[in-house]
Amino acid sequence: MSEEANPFESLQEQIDDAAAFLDVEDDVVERLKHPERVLELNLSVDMDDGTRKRFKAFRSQFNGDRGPYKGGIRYHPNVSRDEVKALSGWMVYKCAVVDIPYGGGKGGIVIDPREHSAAELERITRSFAKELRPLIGEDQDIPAPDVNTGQREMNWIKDTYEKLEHKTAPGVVTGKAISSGGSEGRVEATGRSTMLTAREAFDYLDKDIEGATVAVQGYGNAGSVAANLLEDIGANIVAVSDSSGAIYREGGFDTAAAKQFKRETGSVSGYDQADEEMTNEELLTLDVDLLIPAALENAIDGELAQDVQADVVVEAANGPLTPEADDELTGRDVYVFPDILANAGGVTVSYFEWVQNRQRFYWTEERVNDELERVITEAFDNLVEAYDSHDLPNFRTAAYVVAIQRVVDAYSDNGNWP
Ligand SMILES: NC(=O)C1=CN([C@@H]2O[C@H](COP(=O)(O)OP(=O)(O)OC[C@H]3O[C@@H](n4cnc5c(N)ncnc54)[C@H](O)[C@@H]3O)[C@@H](O)[C@H]2O)C=CC1
Ligand SMILES: O=C(O)CCC(=O)C(=O)O
Repeated sequence: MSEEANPFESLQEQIDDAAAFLDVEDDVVERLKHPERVLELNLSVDMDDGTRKRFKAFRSQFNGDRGPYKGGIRYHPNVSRDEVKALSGWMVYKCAVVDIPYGGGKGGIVIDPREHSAAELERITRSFAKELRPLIGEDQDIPAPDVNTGQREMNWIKDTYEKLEHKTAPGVVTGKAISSGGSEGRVEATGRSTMLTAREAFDYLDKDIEGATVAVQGYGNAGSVAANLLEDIGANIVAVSDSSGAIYREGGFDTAAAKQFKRETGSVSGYDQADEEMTNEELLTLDVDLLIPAALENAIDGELAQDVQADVVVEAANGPLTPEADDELTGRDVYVFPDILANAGGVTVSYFEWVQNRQRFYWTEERVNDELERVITEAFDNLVEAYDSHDLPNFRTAAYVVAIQRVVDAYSDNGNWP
């Protein structure tokens, strides 16, 4: 395994690759490659046993030209300043590629949530929210869930913020529980956009999604929903995995039953419906029609990419391919549909949630899903139009060409340039 890629450097390389096809001044490109500000915190929080622990935390506000900063909060032991910077930058271009009126931000705490009680996690989250208070707000910066956070954490943040501000402000975070201003369809939205991207991609490439074999790395929120919705449109989910390992079934999994097994036991490993257990590396190199990395960054590096046998890769995770992996797969005509489109359903339905919060008027799940489908299919069409008309090397570069142009237009229309 080669040295782990720095996700922030990967983001910068992706921007450079696309900027080469655009008429944008070098100093503007330089601005597009760095966050506007990064907050670094040391949270000091009481544990259940009476001791006090320190937790490093970050919030990066990358770019606000198109609207308030927007992006999730991650709880993971590997969270780092550069990871958060990269994730916040990917949010900028994600919001731009689906054309929703947000900039990009991201936050995280360096923590293994499995080592903490719910009461400790609540104190840690509320402490983070208190520190974030001056930076966040309905028109300022709007956090949301990411890896190892969900409705519970978002509700703690909202409640802390509202108490300190002495007002209701449900739109200060998205991904909340339905009972307190969450949107129908938000939990499934990320996986839904992955399914929609895969469906459109197969159609564009003249391939049949019905009967297509699919491997999904990472069976969490994004991966399990994508698998389930792809099964609904006839795909055959032959392999799924989580951090404990991978399972394979030639005839395809009942994805809901596999998810139930994971919910009950904590992992997919040991599921008795599987024909065999395998490693994550074996899953990523299976000879399948569609591969969906849905775990973390750098899942496929340049070396592993040499062994990838899938025809199409649709990225549910943020940054699962290193730039070297991209080059390798582009060189072998493996079609990669990028994260900033394929997982944009999460932030798109977050936007719908925020709109509903601002209007105090709530939509049906059917309306949410219909609007999401419209946004993703339009974004897909814009992306392939850029790919075809500019003769671009791959779909990632096409997505960045569309997105960067939109950010630059907003910046210049705001009177900032030249
Ligand atoms: N939750 C959301 O709304 C959004 C999530 N994403 C991205 O999707 C990806 C996954 O996020 P979620 O599904 O929300 O997180 P999650 O915490 O629900 O699931 C992550 C899954 O990946 C598995 N995993 C971790 N390391 C792994 C490894 N090395 N190999 C295989 N599996 C591994 C975990 O066991 C878990 O099942 C992340 O990159 C996240 O940033 C992107 C857009 C929105
Ligand atoms: O829903 C959101 O606002 C952001 C989700 C997110 O963090 C992501 O798309 O990576």
